[in-house]
Amino acid sequence: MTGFVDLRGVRLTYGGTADGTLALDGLTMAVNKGEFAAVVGPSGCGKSTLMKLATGLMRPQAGTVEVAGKEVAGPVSIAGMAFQNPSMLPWRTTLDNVMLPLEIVQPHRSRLKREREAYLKKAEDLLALVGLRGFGQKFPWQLSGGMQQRANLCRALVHDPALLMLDEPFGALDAFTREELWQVMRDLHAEKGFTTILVTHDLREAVYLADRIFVMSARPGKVIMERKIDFPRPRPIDLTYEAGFNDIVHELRGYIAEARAAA
Ligand SMILES: Nc1ncnc2c1ncn2[C@@H]1O[C@H](COP(=O)(O)OP(=O)(O)OP(=O)(O)O)[C@@H](O)[C@H]1O
Repeated sequence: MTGFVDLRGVRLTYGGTADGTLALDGLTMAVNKGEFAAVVGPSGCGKSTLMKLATGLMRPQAGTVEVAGKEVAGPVSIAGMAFQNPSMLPWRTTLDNVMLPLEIVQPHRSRLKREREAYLKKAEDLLALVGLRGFGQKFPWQLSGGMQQRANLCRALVHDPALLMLDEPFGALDAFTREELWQVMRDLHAEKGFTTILVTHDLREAVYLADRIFVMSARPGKVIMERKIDFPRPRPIDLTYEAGFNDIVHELRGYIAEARAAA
C-alpha cells in the first residue's frame, strides 16, 4: 500500500554528487491520509531536507517522492507549511498575513477578488479557532511569540491544505506556551483532518501529537524505525506527565542515542 506522502529509496546530496554533503540516503517512509506523523532524529540527520523534498522545494537524485498519488515535480500546492520562525510580514496586519497564501495558491487566487468576504470570514474563523479572535487587525509585532505562531498556523491552513508540514514550529516558545500550542494543534488536526508531518527535536511533543513517529539515523539520514502511538484522542495535556507516556519518550530517546553513537 502506498502512503498519502510516500518517499522511497530517496537520496539527496547538497552541492554536487562528488564532493557534496550526502544528507539523505535510502530514506523510505509512507504517511497515511489523515495521519499525524512526527519525524525525530539526531541533529543534522536531514529532517528539514525531508520536508523540502515532500513539499517539492527540492528533487531527489535517486528514489521517488509522491504526494496524493502523484510524483512530486515542483512545489506542492496542496501543502501548507509552518516553521520555527513565523516570519510574518511586519507591514501587513495579522489577518492580511493569514490571507497571504490565498493571493498565491490557485484556485483561491482567481477567486479571491470575487469571494473576498467569504475568504475573510474563513481567515477570521481560523484565528478564532486558535484563540486569536479580535487580533486580526493587530500587526505581527504587536503579538507575543506564541500569538504569532498561532497566526502562523492559520496562515499555513487558510487554503485548506490536505497536507500540513511543520518544521520545529514550537521550538522557540517557552514550555507553557508550547503546551498550549500542542493543544491548539491537536484540536486543529481533529477538526480539519489534514495529513500532518511534524519535524521536532522535542520527543514529548512528538509522542503527544503523533499517531506514528519515524526515527531517523544520523546523517546520511534514513528511517531506522517507526513507533506507533496508540493513546486515545482527544489527548489531555496531563497525559504528558503519566508514566506510560514517559516510558515511550524514554524509549525514543534510547533509539536516538544509539543512532548518534553509530554515526
Ligand atoms: N543548503 C545546504 N547546502 C549544503 N548543505 C546543507 C544544506 N542544507 C542542509 N545541509 C546539510 O545537510 C545535512 C542535513 O541538514 P538538515 O537541515 O536537513 O538536517 P536537520 O535534521 O533538519 O538538522 P537539525 O536537526 O539541526 O535541524 C546537514 O549536514 C546540513 O549541514
